Amino acid sequence: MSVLDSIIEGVREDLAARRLPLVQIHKRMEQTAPALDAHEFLSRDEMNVIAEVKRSSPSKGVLASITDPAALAEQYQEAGAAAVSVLTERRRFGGSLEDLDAVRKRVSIPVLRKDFMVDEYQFLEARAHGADIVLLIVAALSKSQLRDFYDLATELGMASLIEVHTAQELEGAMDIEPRIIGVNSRNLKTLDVDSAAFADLIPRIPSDVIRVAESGIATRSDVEFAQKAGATAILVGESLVKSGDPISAMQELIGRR
Ligand SMILES: O=P(O)(O)OC[C@@H](O)[C@@H](O)c1c[nH]c2ccccc12
Repeated sequence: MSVLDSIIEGVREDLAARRLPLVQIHKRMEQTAPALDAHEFLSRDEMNVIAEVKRSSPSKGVLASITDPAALAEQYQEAGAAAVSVLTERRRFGGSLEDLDAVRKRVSIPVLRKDFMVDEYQFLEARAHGADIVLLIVAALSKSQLRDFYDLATELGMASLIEVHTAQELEGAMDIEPRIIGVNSRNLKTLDVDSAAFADLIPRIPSDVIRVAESGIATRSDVEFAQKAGATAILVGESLVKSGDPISAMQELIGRR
């Protein structure tokens, strides 16, 4: 069983334990402000940063003790982030819907619910907790799930970040004509990181698509490498949460320092 498979198994178990009746989640969704237009926020004519609230990772364990995720997100916003990503997977990433709620309350930029989305209910839940963007991991979904979930997210007013790691996944993803594609330099089946994926895959993505370079970005030269490949956005977690000073770390990445 790959790492991805075992993460998804845990996600399904946790979901079964917290699932609310549909009427309840619908009610909560109706009481939530409509989603922000993430495409607009992520299309600025500069490197758009999606800054991540990430407590732990399966490869490195605890990254930082984040006592106030909302305060961290606020710092990201202050430093010029285009969006904030909040991990909600509990077992491997230490995240929660409470983290998502806290961040949503505090920032005015779009919020990405970062989780392993494998069940329709999670989309209702994401919206009910104020998410503007959801992650769809091509490696974790069948072709029909990818399409159905993309359509569902769109219906709920949310943008989808379609994540790929191989040329084959990218090809499959193009069929749904996504507006945002992320190239993850980390292979979720083995957790190995190889930034060659940026140079290999990002140039194959049409230029009217928002192109996000994901994972392993820690220095200004990492950002320049992704930019050269054609990335219009970067998704950064570890290096920001570990920096101790997320504002200057972000400014350093985007070359404002
Ligand atoms: O912490 P990093 O190396 O900067 O990576 C951030 C982000 O790309 C990573 O958290 C991520 C990308 N795709 C995912 C899918 C699930 C969980 C996590 C992820």
